[in-house]
Amino acid sequence: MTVIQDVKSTDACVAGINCCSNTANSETSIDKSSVCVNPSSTSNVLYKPSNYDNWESNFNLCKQIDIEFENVKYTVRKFNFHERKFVTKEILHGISGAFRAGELTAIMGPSGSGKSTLLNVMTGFRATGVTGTICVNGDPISTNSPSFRELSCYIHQDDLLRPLMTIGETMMLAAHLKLGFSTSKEYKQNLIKHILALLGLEHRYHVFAGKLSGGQKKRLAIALELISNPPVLFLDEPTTGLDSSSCSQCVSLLKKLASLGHTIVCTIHQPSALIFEMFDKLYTVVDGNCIYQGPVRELVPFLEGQDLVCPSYHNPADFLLEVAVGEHDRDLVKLINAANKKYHEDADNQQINVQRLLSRIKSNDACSKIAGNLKRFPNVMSKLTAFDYVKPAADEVALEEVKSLNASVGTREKLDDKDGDACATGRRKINGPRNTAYKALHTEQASFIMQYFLLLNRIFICARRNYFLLLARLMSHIVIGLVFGYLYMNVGDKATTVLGNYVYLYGTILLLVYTGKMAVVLTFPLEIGMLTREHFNRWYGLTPYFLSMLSFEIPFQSICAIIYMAISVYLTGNNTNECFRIYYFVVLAVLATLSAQAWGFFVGATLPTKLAVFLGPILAVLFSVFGFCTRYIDITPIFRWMWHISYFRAGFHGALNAIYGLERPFLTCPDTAMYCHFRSPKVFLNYMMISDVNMADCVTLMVVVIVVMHILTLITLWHKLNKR
Ligand SMILES: Nc1ncnc2c1ncn2[C@@H]1O[C@H](COP(=O)(O)OP(=O)(O)OP(=O)(O)O)[C@@H](O)[C@H]1O
Repeated sequence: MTVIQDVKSTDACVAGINCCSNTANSETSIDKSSVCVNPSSTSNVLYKPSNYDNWESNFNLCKQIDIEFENVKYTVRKFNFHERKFVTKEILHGISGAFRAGELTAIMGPSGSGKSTLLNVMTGFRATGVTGTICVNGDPISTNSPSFRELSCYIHQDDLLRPLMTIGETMMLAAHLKLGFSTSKEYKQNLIKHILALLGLEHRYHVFAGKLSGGQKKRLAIALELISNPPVLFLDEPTTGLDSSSCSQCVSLLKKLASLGHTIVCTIHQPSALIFEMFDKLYTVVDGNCIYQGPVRELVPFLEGQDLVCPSYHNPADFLLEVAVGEHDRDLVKLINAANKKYHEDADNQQINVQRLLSRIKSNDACSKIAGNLKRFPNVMSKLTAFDYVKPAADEVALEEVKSLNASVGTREKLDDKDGDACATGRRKINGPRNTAYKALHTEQASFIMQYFLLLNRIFICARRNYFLLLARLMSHIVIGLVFGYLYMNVGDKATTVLGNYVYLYGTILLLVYTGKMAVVLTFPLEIGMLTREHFNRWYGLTPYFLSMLSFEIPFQSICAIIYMAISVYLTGNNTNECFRIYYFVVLAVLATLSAQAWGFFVGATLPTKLAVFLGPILAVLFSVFGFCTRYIDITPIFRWMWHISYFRAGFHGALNAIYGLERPFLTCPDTAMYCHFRSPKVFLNYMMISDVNMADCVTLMVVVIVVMHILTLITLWHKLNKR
């Protein structure tokens, strides 16, 4: 790595490098890059961007993103049962503010004040009902847009991690998904090591995520998102549930990330004085309004200006919350107005500073383009106070850096400097490789097919380790196969036990419908939480995820059904010489269990777990009565459509027809029996009113149910994931 210039001040570095790193990047209006200081260096050296193929310098490259919002309102519309009409409720009442690159901002406020809502709105997790302007580096943007999604990630309060995957596996999977396969494995391994070291998790590489402490889980959740190096990190209550030492570790980690140039915003509840001081900025929300925003150190003077004096030795964070909940005789409207005034005054002061800086830089001959470039970097404004302070050093750095860059460029290859402009040459040389590096980091996700295989592999790993659940599913089919088999032993080939066999066939379809449906009704809702987070943070697409899930569940459920049938068919004596009957029976029973499974996915994806667990079996029971000792013509006309769509009916009738239909010869009538009424299977089918079963119709109905229900599940999930 080539050291360009030793810089003591981070602010000077950022401002200095910006002055020569801008590019007329027309690809996207928010792709404005700058180079960060490498944290592993002892002397804060700037790294030459041409080392972009090095994992470490890549990781330390970060876009600098400033988010500004003006008059943001969030309204929800709900049906009120008391008033029997839709009512609207405004939760955020036109708040304004800014989250700056390189700063750690805390959103504070009493419970129910709107902290999470503000975070949801700023991340784009909630987009419907949001009004106002949100700008990224000065350009208005929709937080729901893909370009904003690329820039940010949202780490929720509860860390939903796969407990049976090690940290290393989880990180590598995320790296494969996020960085794709054009990036080498070695690069990914180095990157993972670097991130884990940064987060103090390197010694836990082989530990299962489920065995981590609360603080370590939070850090892992952050580490996973850092793989794609998002410039903006939003965190919902990252310190909740942590002891004071983990809490302070977590916040100092966030502070470290902010110092790398990330924009870090998190909600926090009642921090200790020590932790409170670690934040750069504070955004305080009360009843959906902002009562203070600005540097943490300016909070106490600001409150004093509002006649709210924080007692000595009192934690300012506690005092602020006391003020927020209405203690200390505060006037909320006055506070809101004062905070608003302060915010706009601060912004105006920054503008003045920018003008001063621009005029100073313009006088610098060697870097005449700096002024123009700076205008395109609103994030520099946030640095201006510090920049102004170290201005002489910073100017020197900017000048030296350009000279140094040109020198190194010039010796490597003879450049045709068309502009005759030192800055322009340096700029081109910097941004070419840097943009390539960003592409490698941000845009080359794993392809559809690779996402599918990676997710399938994850399912296999988890299934192998959580074998108890799978074993329970398998064993229940074996045990019930044995129980049913012995209960209805040898009922299959005798004319005297036809009714017993009828009950066995009905019980078989009922069992397979339940096991097929309930296994997914119970587990799928748990998946949705993880799917929502990973999908929102752009790990993978919904379709590869769903296909990988089906690729595991469909074969597994089919195998369970086949094992059950192999045992029970043998014991019940249904294995006649006519093998085709058994094949038909197995195919129909497997299709019935897969239809039920498809319904289970749909119910699990649509309803909350508690409701799904209740409604899943109810639906199974509802459909199981159609075709059970009832003729179509006997069904009340308004319910006949249910007969048509009942996969249970199709499976059961198909199974009966497979065993007793299809021109089955007479059954054996034991010598001990006086009279065998059902010696002819046809007589039995007529008696049960199912003599006209069409096997093709039964199979078609169940295949259609499977396909349609999976498509509906996919649509429901898509709607859930994208309805914000
Ligand atoms: N979708 C919604 N429908 C109705 N009310 C909502 C909705 N979302 C949030 N609210 C209400 O908005 C207010 C702010 O909620 P929010 O979750 O943002 O508070 P908070 O400050 O994060 O609280 P806490 O610290 O307890 O998590 C609460 O009164 C909440 O009931």
